[in-house]
Amino acid sequence: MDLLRGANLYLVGMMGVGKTTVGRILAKELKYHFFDTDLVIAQVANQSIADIFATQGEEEFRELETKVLGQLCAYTNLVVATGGGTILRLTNWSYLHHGIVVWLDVPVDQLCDRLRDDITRPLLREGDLKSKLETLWKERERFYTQADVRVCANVSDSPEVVAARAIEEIQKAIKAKIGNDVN
Ligand SMILES: Nc1ncnc2c1ncn2[C@@H]1O[C@H](COP(=O)(O)OP(=O)(O)OP(=O)(O)O)[C@@H](O)[C@H]1O
Ligand SMILES: O=C(O)C1=C[C@@H](O)[C@@H](O)[C@H](O)C1
Ligand SMILES: [Mg+2]
Repeated sequence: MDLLRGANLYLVGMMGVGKTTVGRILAKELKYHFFDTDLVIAQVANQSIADIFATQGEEEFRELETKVLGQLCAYTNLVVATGGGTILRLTNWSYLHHGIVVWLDVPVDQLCDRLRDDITRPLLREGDLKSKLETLWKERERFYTQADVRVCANVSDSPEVVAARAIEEIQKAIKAKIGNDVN
């Protein structure tokens, strides 16, 4: 997409919305490189995300997340799938704003089925899944809404459909911005 001019795309959104899955497809479509901050952290630490939370705690995980995000900012032509909680830190926003922040918005009540059997996300391990997700949503909604582009999806939309919608919405947002800058 010529309009992008190499700007990085940062995918944000709740756990399970499809940042990793859709991000890979987007990168392929745009001929961009794909990175996933969770995967980079796990590789660098040589530990799963769940093990990092268990042995070093969430705060240390958040430090690693900020570090990885900061390093990725040095590059262009990237699609970066962030972690669900990346939007919580102000410092992370200074990195996210190097590119275009794209929010994948899937209603929380639709995420439960997708995440029911998941054991890789430490914040969802204990307690009732629906109320956990609802609590996180209440804390995080105000951050996700700061994104440059919102892509609404239902769980019935395939990852390919969501990726195509994301490209459309990004194009619309860039064109609107160009129009505003000219006027
Ligand atoms: N559009 C979709 N249709 C069907 N299944 C999907 C879709 N998007 C994601 N999934 C599935 O939902 C699960 C969660 O997706 P994914 O790991 O991409 O979410 P995420 O947003 O990256 O979550 P996290 O914030 O925890 O990294 C995976 O099993 C994935 O295969
Ligand atoms: O929403 C969150 O806080 C998280 C989401 C995942 O992507 C991982 O970054 C980790 O499990 C924490
Ligand atoms: Mg992910």
